Amino acid sequence: MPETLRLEVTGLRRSFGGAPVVDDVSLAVAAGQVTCLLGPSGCGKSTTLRMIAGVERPDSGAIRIDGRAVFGAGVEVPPEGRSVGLMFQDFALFPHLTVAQNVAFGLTGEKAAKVRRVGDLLERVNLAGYGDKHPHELSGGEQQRVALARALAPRPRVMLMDEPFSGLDNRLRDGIRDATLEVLKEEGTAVLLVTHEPDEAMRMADEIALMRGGRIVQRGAPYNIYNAPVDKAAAAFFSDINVIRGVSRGALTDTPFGAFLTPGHADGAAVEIVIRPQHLKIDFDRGGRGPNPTVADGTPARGVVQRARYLGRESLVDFRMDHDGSVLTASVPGVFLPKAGTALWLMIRRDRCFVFGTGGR
Ligand SMILES: Nc1ncnc2c1ncn2[C@@H]1O[C@H](COP(=O)(O)OP(=O)(O)OP(=O)(O)O)[C@@H](O)[C@H]1O
Repeated sequence: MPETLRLEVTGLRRSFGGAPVVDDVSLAVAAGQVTCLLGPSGCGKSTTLRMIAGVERPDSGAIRIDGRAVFGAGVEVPPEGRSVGLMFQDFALFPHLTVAQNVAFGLTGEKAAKVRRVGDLLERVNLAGYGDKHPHELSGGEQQRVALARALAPRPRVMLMDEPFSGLDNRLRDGIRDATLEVLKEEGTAVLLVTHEPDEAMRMADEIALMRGGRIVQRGAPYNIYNAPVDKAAAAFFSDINVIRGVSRGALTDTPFGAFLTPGHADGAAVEIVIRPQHLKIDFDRGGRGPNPTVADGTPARGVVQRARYLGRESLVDFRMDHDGSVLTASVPGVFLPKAGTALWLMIRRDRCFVFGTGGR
């Protein structure tokens, strides 16, 4: 049985003043799945979400919710008929209504069933016993949980969330993200969550859709997006990166770190070998005798420590490389704070580097 697709978006486009802001976006979210639309500010994430919600009109494209067309081919269902739950950064509870009345707001039907649903949701967001309070009596995190309960109350087929955690205190955020994810999973709704924070996407998503300049440039599980980025910018979106430049000849590129396989790149083509700071390996100089690499380490290159910083979970060490004066940064778990001026050797883990052409892909 194929998975039920709760949300299907095909070829969505929207321009403002002639400039395309959302450019041929297609995506699909299954029941019980969280997809994060991730990208830098201004890349068109919110506009995409707003078109799905029905508050912004696409220039073209099609949107289906639960197998039913809500936009496209002459159809245009208004927002209230789309069975979507909305949660935005500014989720604005109704201040004059109690918590229970806020949660019950979008519910229709028989009173006893409404009361049961509200009680059940408040329990699930850990606010049992808060029903008679007013929003101003709650902390930011508690208000956020009421907003979540309110959005979920009518059992929307699709939840659309736009930076729902960004108004919260840093300290609270991780806990609330996890609790929210748990409730969303229990409800089995399909979730499309917009964020510009890679950490948030990695934490929440079953699938990440990475967006840039109005287009989705890569879709995949967090592991794949992080470990097989489609281009240099996609790699750089998730962490600092180091770039080693070279020229491909006979599907090999020679660098001070040895030769790298660069299949698929034409003879003479400039290539960039990209490696995240945590995948550079450091070895000692042993009083000038040099490093002791294993076969997998490849050729070590010498650098001199420029500065080292301790960031709590890891230490970041910047090296000025002997071969070309470039600066490479290595991250080491825990405390590693060599003095500036110390000569050390760096090696590149072949299985962890990415090779890209410089043709602007
Ligand atoms: N109603 C509008 N009129 C004109 N331009 C708009 C309108 N709405 C959005 N834009 C422009 O479209 C671009 C994309 O906006 P959008 O809000 O979708 O981006 P975003 O990726 O969600 O960014 P952010 O994370 O900053 O909200 C921006 O350059 C924005 O200025």
